[in-house]
Amino acid sequence: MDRQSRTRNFSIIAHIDHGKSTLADRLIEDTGLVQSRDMKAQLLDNMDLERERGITIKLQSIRLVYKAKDGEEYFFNLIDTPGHVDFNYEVSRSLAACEGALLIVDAAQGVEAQTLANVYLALDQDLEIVPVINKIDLPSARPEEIKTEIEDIIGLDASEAPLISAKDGTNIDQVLEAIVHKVPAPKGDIDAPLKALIFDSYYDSYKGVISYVRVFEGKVKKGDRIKMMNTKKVFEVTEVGVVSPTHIPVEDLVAGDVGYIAASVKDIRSSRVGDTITLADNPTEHPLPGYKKATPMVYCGIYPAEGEKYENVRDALEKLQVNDAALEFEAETSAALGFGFRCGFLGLLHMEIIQERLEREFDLNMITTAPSVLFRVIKTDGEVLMIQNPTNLPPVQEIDHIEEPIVKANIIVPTDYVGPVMELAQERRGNMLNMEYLDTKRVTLHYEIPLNEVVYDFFDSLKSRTKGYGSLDYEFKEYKEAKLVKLDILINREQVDALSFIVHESTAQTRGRVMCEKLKDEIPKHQFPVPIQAAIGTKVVARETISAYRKDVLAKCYGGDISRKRKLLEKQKEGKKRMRQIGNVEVPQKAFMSVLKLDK
Ligand SMILES: Nc1nc2c(ncn2[C@@H]2O[C@H](COP(=O)(O)OP(=O)(O)OP(=O)(O)O)[C@@H](O)[C@H]2O)c(=O)[nH]1
Repeated sequence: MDRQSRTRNFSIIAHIDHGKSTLADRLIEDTGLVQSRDMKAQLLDNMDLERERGITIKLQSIRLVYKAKDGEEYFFNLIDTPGHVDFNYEVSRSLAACEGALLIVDAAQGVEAQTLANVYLALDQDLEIVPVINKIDLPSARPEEIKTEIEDIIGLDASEAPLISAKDGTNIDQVLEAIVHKVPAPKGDIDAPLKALIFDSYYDSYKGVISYVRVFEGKVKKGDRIKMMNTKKVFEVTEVGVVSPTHIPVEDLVAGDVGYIAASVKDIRSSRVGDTITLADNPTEHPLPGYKKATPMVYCGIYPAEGEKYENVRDALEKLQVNDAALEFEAETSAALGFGFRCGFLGLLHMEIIQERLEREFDLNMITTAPSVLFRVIKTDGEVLMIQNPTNLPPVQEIDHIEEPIVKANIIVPTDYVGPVMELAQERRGNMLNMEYLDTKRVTLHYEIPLNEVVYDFFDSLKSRTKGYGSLDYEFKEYKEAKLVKLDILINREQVDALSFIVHESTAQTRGRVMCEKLKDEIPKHQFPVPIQAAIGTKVVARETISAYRKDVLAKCYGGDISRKRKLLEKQKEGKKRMRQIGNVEVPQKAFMSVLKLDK
């Protein structure tokens, strides 16, 4: 059998926590690529090495060699997909490199919102979907029922689905055999001009940009002159290889293969994810269908905290952007917070991940402002503005109306929790479209809901009101006019730009009140009373006052020991560092963050 007929390119798709990573580890271990006891060590070592170069790469794809029961050796290319609603776009991107997908369903939880969302993405790419039922070791596992669920809800034949425990390693051999027999081998003419799709890339300070590719036609080897069809840039290939589990150079990559190409590309923008690579001297006529660019849906300001350098934050954002094409940022300034960046994210989780990576991997201290969606503002003179920062909203008299993005949300919950979910959706201006019974115990609620209401803490609220059983999936639907107003926060009568946000008229007052209360808790007393107000235009809708208090740190020292006095003063100075000056009021940095969660 030739190489193509012995190759299988696949992804694992699942709802979060159904066991995708555990199964991937098990496949890696069972094909003998890495011995179980060194597995963690080896894979992590690889990551640490990358980290030293200033960037962490996720294991994007890995090649496994499997000796099947038919006696043949097969090459499995397992391509990783992120498992969250925010990343649907990246999921499709990985799926485009595959012929099949293993669909993991938890034997106790069954089909959930993102199981379905992922299945639709895989079907869009015409992939063969192989259902696998995981966690059969759980006492609450009900594999036979789940099989029926997969057949009824998704319409896939699940009669032959392997019943496995990825944790205990039960029936993994059945999964390996299913990959051989159910996932189609790749097709594609090896003698045609090169056509390779870049599905991920990152910057390596030694080799330049490393592009992960799926070759669809032709072949590529070291020394070839390649051309990026979108950017039209030409480079000479310095290395081609496969990831198994570290980079292993190979002779060539041919139609059907998944691997990496290095070509001393210095600028990440020349090797764009979604672009087609061909040969400069023998180009293919048409590029592969690229990906549509992921458009950010949620924005927030990221500002260096006191003592943190602006350049460091910019460097870190640039590095993150290299393997996260969906992240956008541009410089902006705030009267309250100084120089910073307005960043665009796919969703709230994406935003949290980036914030966490900035803190953890780059050891940065930052202040983030309230998340905002992209509003469409139609001015009285007909001009249309896309506003991502509430501060940039034109004066009220110039605005004809404002439109906000509406998403279609699918929420799957056990029937017991329908009430609380409907209540939550109602509070968030959701409009229920319909309700579908999945089986006797669970329903899907279909809603239209403003994204602006989802980006706060909708997901957390959903989880807490359904004891963790509710799952959510959403996609952009349309822009719709709404009665939106800009709510400003004034501290001691000074407007704080970083705290302004756009909100529906009906909830403005409540939100304003919660924010004032939170700020009152966070801002220390001063020597004068500090009023905190929430206002729409000139109309104050909520107010709190922090009463005056004279804080004399030396009072306790009775004039005695000078070194003790100095120590106290130093300590007070330290405390001041983490403060922001708003007029003559000192506002602790964490006050800016405290207003992000609006639940009481
Ligand atoms: N009992 C049991 N637990 C399992 C099994 N497979 C995975 N788990 C557990 O389920 C949890 C989630 O597993 P992961 O493999 O991290 O799930 P995932 O789908 O990759 O989750 P994300 O990475 O968040 O998308 C972990 O605590 C695993 O230990 C299984 O076969 N049986």
